[in-house]
Amino acid sequence: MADTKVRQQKVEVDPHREPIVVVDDLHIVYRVYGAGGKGNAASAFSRVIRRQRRPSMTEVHAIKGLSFVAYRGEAVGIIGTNGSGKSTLLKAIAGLLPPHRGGVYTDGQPSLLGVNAALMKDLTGERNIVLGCLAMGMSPAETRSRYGQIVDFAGLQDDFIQYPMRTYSSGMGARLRFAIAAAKTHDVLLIDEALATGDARFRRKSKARIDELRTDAGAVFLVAHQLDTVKEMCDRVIWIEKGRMHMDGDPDEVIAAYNEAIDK
Ligand SMILES: Nc1ncnc2c1ncn2[C@@H]1O[C@H](COP(=O)(O)OP(=O)(O)OP(=O)(O)O)[C@@H](O)[C@H]1O
Repeated sequence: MADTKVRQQKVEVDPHREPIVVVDDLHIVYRVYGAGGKGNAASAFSRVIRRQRRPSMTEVHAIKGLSFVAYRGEAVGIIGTNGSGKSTLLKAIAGLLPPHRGGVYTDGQPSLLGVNAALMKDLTGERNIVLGCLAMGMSPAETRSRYGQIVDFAGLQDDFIQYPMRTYSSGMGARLRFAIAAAKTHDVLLIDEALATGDARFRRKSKARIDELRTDAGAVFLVAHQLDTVKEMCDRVIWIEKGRMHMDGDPDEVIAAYNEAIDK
C-alpha cells in the first residue's frame, strides 16, 4: 500500500488482499443554483423588472480525481482541513452522491452513520431504535432481540429513551445513532464525526465495538476532526486536501505530517 505522498494516482489493487471499496478517479461536483444573487426580495424584484433570469448555476468541484482501495478489515480515517471534501467522500462511498466522473465500487452495502443520520426528532428514542433497525434491514424479531442491547450501549440517563429525540443533547443523539448502527454488522461502515460528541467512556466503548465490527465487516471509514480519535480507531489514514489525495498511509506518519502542515 502506498504510504507516501501521492497525487491523482490511478487505482491499483493488491492481488493478495480482498478489496472492499475501490474509489477510481472519483470526481464529485455539486451544482449550486442561484449562487451569486443576493437572494432577497429586492434583488428578485429588480430581476423581474429588468426581465433577467435567475442567477446562473455554479459548480463546486468538491472531489477532484481521488483513487484508492480499502481492503477487508481496514479501518480508514479520513482527515483534512475544513471543506477539503471528507464528508463528500463518505457520501459518495455511501452512494448518496452520483460521481461526475470516475466511480466508487463497494463489495456489499455501505451504511453511513453520521451526526445527521436521519432519525425522527419527534419520535421517542425507542421508536427510532425500532425504525432504525427495520430500515437497516433487520426483521421485527431481530429488532426485538437487539433492542435491549442498543439501549444499554447508548447508555442514556434516566428514561430518556421514552422521550422525543428533540429533547436530546447532541451528544445523546449521537450516542443513540451510533448504538443503532453498531447493532448490525455492516459490509462497509461509514462514520462521520459520530464519535466526536461522545465522552471518553463512550468513545472507548465505540472503539471496542468498531474493532468487533471490523473483524465481522468489510471496512470502516471514519471522518473526525479529533485526530486522537482517528489515531485510536484507525490503522490507515487518508489525508485529502482541496478534494485531492495528499497522503495515504500509517496513522502516526500521516497525522504527524498533517499537524506539521497546519502548524505552519
Ligand atoms: N450541498 C453542497 N452544495 C454545494 N457545495 C457543497 C455542498 N456540500 C459541500 N459543498 C462544498 O464541497 C466542498 C467539500 O465539502 P465537505 O463538506 O465535503 O468538506 P469537509 O472536509 O467534510 O469539511 P468540514 O471539515 O468542514 O466538515 C466544500 O467546498 C463545500 O463548500
